[in-house]
Amino acid sequence: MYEGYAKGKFRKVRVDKDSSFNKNITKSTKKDVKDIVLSPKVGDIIHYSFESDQYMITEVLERKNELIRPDVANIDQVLLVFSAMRPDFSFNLLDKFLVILKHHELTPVIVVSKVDLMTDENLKSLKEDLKFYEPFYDIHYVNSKARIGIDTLDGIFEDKITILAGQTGAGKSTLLNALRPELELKTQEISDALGRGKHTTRHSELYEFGGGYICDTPGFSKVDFEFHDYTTLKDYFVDFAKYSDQCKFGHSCLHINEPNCMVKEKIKSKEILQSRYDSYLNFVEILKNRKEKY
Ligand SMILES: Nc1nc2c(ncn2[C@@H]2O[C@H](COP(=O)(O)OP(=O)(O)OP(=O)(O)O)[C@@H](O)[C@H]2O)c(=O)[nH]1
Ligand SMILES: [Zn+2]
Repeated sequence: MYEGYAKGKFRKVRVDKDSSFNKNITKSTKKDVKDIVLSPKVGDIIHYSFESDQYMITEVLERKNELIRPDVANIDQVLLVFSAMRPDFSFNLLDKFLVILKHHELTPVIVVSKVDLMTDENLKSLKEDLKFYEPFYDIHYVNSKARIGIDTLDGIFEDKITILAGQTGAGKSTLLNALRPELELKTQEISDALGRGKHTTRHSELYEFGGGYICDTPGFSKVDFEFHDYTTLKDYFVDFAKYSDQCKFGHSCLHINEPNCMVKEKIKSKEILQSRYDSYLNFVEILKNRKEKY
């Protein structure tokens, strides 16, 4: 019996038994899960046998998380690549990604790319605003073209399944190239790895990268909320959640019209970033409108 990741479609299942990565997997707790046995997705840890030239999946282990679009399981982290400019940095989109990732219990790593395109003054101001995120999220600033700032990302891929997300043109391929020049990934491979292969209908795959794996993420530049209840949004704003026990209505406070709301106080005193609250109100409206439609 062997154990490994489903790296692609079933016929592509393979295992490098000697890598430390796979030794880690072998140590992981094994649990039978009956309801997912039928169709393993990329990232699934599977047991399989190999007999007479035939691979046979005998078991799919419990998933720690999963996404549907992209169709990947057991993701350890999501590299959110956001360019400082071209396209312009969007706090609203960043907040949207952060809410969606929190909903799926996925860990984000924020990478601000193309910092070289900004004036010093604008970059300073961007960094000041992003300071509000730093207590909760890991943030890196890079100029991938000149390979500046990327050393802080060294080692973050090790033993992990990482997916990349971010707007078209944010600099995802350039960043991967900057990180692993020794791999000399051909443009086409990187393009495949990021889900922009010629075949738009093909499945996701895992690629070995920096001691772990990155997964291509077709369609992960545009994301949408996969829940309808706007009252749960507040829980996905980790900086609000920190203060909600000090609101008069505690954890049930939506921080909108309630009296004695500590979150609103903290926005006034500039301890929570105003644009975080703007995003919050915007998402509440989006979900409310959606609810009324259905
Ligand atoms: N000046 C500067 N340009 C960059 C940087 N990173 C990427 N670019 C440029 O931005 C453009 C888009 O970069 P890509 O790496 O292709 O972006 P992507 O996120 O992979 O884009 P899609 O393939 O559309 O998803 C390219 O022309 C890059 O050369 C950077 O740090 N600084
Ligand atoms: Zn409140």
